[in-house]
Amino acid sequence: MSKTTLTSKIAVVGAGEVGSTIAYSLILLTVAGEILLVDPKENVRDAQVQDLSDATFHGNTSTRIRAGTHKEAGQCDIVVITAGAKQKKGESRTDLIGRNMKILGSAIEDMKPFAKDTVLLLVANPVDVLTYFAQKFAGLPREQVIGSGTFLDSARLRGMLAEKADVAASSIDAYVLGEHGESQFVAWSSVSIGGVPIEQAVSDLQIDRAATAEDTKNKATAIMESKGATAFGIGGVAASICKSILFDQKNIRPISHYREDLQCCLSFPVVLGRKGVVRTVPMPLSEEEDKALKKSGESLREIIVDAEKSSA
Ligand SMILES: NC(=O)C1=CN([C@@H]2O[C@H](COP(=O)(O)OP(=O)(O)OC[C@H]3O[C@@H](n4cnc5c(N)ncnc54)[C@H](O)[C@@H]3O)[C@@H](O)[C@H]2O)C=CC1
Ligand SMILES: CC(=O)C(=O)O
Repeated sequence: MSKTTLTSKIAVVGAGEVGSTIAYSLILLTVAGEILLVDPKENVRDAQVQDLSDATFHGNTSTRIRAGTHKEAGQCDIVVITAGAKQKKGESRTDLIGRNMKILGSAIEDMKPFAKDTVLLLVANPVDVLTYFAQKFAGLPREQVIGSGTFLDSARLRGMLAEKADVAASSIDAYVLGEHGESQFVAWSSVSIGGVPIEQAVSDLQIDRAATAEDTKNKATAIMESKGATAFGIGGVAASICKSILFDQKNIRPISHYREDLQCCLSFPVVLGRKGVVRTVPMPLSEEEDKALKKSGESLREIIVDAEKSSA
């Protein structure tokens, strides 16, 4: 990769624990020419810029990092939105909706008007509901406003399966779909290891599906109980999404996007390219999985309707 290819700009809005980890992952992946950190807490933002700038020697390209304004962010190729409150002990992701919807609304107003090709990547929680509202607030084409969704949960699932089956995670195809939260489900009917359906690749005794799905769903809570937050997983996932977009890689990823049939945003495999979602992949689901997808959609719809009522 030559230096001249890195002309893209990524803004990370919210320079807290997650925003700074995403910026760090972007630097290590050498994805963009410039990363802008945006946060109203100027002292925190500037200290993160200083600390991160010490990591930019890495790789064969030099990514510059600097503080930016919301207006500048609106002109970047990708805006990663991590601005918002995180869960306190005992809180669910959806408990954050009131606080984080307000923050999202004001951050988007401050960034407008967006450049026409800008892709918004939502990370703040509850990510599916915020992706839905970001599509409404931003006025960009829906396919350019996406959420990290269950890509992280799918990475967690693959890691657990890899350990149990004793193969590399990269040789496993496995998707967690639906909400990045309570109503998510594993699409077991399409899990394969080295291209071999899971039921032929490993015995049911080795993999307790219900327990594995539950452990996947609860992994974030388990981490937060001890260290208060999660950051590295989403750092890697968000940087990988940015790379797929900027290099128009057309990778297939479980990403939160708008589903007309369900009237909400949730995760289903899509092809990711320079304009965000290129198309949805028509992944076949079992009857039970199809029901789980619809249930997840209904549960997200309820949160959306409640949020609309309380903000009216
Ligand atoms: N989607 C996912 O898989 C994951 C999502 N998250 C979510 O990411 C969010 C951020 O988490 P942390 O970074 O740990 O929180 P944090 O509290 O460390 O950082 C949040 C930052 O947002 C800033 N902020 C507030 N209003 C802003 C605005 N209008 N513009 C720009 N910045 C603004 C705050 O000043 C703060 O620095 C949370 O909602 C958390 O639940 C965290 C991990 C994984
Ligand atoms: C916090 C969060 O959403 C996660 O780590 O999955």
